[in-house]
Amino acid sequence: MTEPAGQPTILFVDDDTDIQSAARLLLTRRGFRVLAAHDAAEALTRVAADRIDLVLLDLNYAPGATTGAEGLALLRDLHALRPTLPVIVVTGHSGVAIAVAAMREGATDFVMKPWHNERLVALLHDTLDRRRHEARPDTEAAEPVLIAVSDPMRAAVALADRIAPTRAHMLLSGPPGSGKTMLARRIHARSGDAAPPMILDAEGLSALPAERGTWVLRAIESLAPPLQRLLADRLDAAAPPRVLALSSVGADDLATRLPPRLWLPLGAVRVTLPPLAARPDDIPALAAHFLHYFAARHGLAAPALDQPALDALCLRPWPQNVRELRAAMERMVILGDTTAPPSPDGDRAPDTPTLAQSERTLIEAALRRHGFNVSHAARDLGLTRPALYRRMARYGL
Ligand SMILES: Nc1ncnc2c1ncn2[C@@H]1O[C@H](COP(=O)(O)OP(=O)(O)OP(=O)(O)O)[C@@H](O)[C@H]1O
Repeated sequence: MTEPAGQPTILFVDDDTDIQSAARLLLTRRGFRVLAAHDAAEALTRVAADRIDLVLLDLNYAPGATTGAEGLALLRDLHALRPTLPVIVVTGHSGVAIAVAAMREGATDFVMKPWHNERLVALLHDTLDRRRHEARPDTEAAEPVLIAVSDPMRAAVALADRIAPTRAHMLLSGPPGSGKTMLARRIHARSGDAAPPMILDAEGLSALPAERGTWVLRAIESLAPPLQRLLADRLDAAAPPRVLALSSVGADDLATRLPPRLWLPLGAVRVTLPPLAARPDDIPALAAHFLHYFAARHGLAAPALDQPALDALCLRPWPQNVRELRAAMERMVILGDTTAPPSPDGDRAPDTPTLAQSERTLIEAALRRHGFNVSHAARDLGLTRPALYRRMARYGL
């Protein structure tokens, strides 16, 4: 996580490996350190994990894609994660309109492909100089940003983002600490409604708000029966509030606890967040993100996690999910100690044979279930194919 002092680090985001090589060749010769990312998730992980000084951003990462939608969404996430990070958009000649849209979204500048080497290098130096003179201290990461790298999280967030601009109610379910409240805030932030959402705890609620707006109703399964009926009436009224219902119990269980008049409209769009242990691909990015965040918050250096430390984090059961990982990373920053503390629930240490054995058993079972089709087994396990291959190699499968 460290780089030689004085050598600016550029993250180049482009799915085209030839263009990546050309950029790396040019920029490393000119004294830059160059990191590569090939899609949005990898770019976010890099920015969360490394000290990046500037991002060069192509806006399309799938073969044949030309709309720039993926790149524009990434630009928004990058800004939420590091508000002062300069981002220069790199686009083909046909992409001027998209480049303009990117500038509107906060890109610092844009260059056309094929770029002119000298002009690109000059633009990088100018941008970095300007940033140095603005001298904004790196106390960023104040804005919470939702990290989603694993396939199941990306699918969940993509669905939530797609529905966000409508007034549709949604049911967000997942175990405690998995990120439901955070996702609800993101949905509201993308809804176009400028008024802040009302965050309500259903447990102990004695009355419903009079205002419409957006209600984030946490632990919806605990809503008292008289309020369940009142809420159902409000949803049937001509101008209902938008309800984002949050629950740690599964959708089927919820259907037994709430009347159909309530769970049917609320559950029309369901987004499920898996437990953290079921999506280990999110762990390195989340860990790096929280280390950076707490280092800035406490004015301390972020400790670097080496591969064994990361592997240990990926193997822990995390019964309290992201909330627990966040607390563990804050502790690491404060104590400067990268050994994860034992889980408060008294779970076994991360590298005991039993935990490794259970992971091996789970992987073997998934592979068998899918006739040793690695893609299908990986999807089932919430892993990417490379992550599954790494584990198969580790366990000699
Ligand atoms: N994907 C994520 N990226 C970054 N931070 C996250 C993510 N998911 C959760 N967090 C952080 O973890 C903590 C717990 O998240 P959150 O409060 O959204 O969980 P929850 O599912 O609503 O929990 P509960 O059911 O206990 O209320 C928060 O500090 C949140 O900012």
